[in-house]
Amino acid sequence: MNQASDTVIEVNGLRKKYGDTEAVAGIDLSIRRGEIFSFLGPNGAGKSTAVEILEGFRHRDGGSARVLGEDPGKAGRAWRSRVGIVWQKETQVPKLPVRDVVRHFAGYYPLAHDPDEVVERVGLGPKAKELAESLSGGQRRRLDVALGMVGRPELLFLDEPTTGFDPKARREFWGLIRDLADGGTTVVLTTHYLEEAEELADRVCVIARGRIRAVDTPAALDGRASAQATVGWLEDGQRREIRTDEPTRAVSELATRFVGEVPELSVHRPTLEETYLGMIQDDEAEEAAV
Ligand SMILES: Nc1ncnc2c1ncn2[C@@H]1O[C@H](COP(=O)(O)OP(=O)(O)OP(=O)(O)O)[C@@H](O)[C@H]1O
Repeated sequence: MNQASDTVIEVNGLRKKYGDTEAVAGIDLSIRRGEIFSFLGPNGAGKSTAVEILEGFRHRDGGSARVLGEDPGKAGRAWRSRVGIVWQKETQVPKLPVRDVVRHFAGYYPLAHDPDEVVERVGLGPKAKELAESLSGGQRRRLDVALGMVGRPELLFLDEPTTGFDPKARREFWGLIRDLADGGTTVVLTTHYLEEAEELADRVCVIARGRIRAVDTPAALDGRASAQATVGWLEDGQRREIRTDEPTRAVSELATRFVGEVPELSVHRPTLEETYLGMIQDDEAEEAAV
């Protein structure tokens, strides 16, 4: 596959203002086919605005955007049938049993998956014959995911998809999204769960005040891979800690000193959440300085 057809989303200088608020202030992005790409950022950062422009539901004020080879602001029905969306808010559905709701939505798409299979894959098999309105919050969210994927989209937008999921359901959902991406579906995920981004995303994009602060793999974001480690242990009844670039050397020295097991030894590197929070703090400090 050549470079051009391998690029599903290409954005340059994207801008959107609401009155005086610059919600999206010049964004450049390129997302590849089959990639799971995650937007992270505080409330009001501009994530939804950017994503809604890419979905073709919001007009941009400036810049260019190509999604599946077309301008999302002008694309028609054929393009829309190639895009799946799981909105932040519940999708409005008819008063029907779960399987019929999914069948109903499948009818809008030329290449839809088997609706019953989709109901099983999102874990709603046991609820298939029950009315959608009787589902619990987390089950209702699974139905939204089923409706987003039933059309066999090439590109799937997920806006905070696992809100209300219990931990087991969330892990099952991650497996489902990974399967979709392995099958070639490109996934654009907006989430406030850093663990979710870490588990799923090939790359994360941190947005603050309408601007991209960084795009990288979760492991390497903001120099995380080479960040100092904290080595901790218990000595003379007290918790001790050192920060070091060479945790292996520190542990080996401790092992020699203690002649064997080091009490309550721990080695900690910054989590994605800590790294992200550090970036957002820096951004807030920058804003305050301005
Ligand atoms: N329809 C609108 N009219 C006016 N201002 C808006 C509108 N939609 C969004 N905004 C403003 O644009 C900015 C970006 O909002 P946006 O919803 O894109 O942020 P977000 O990153 O998706 O936030 P969240 O994490 O809370 O969903 C915010 O300051 C918001 O108040």
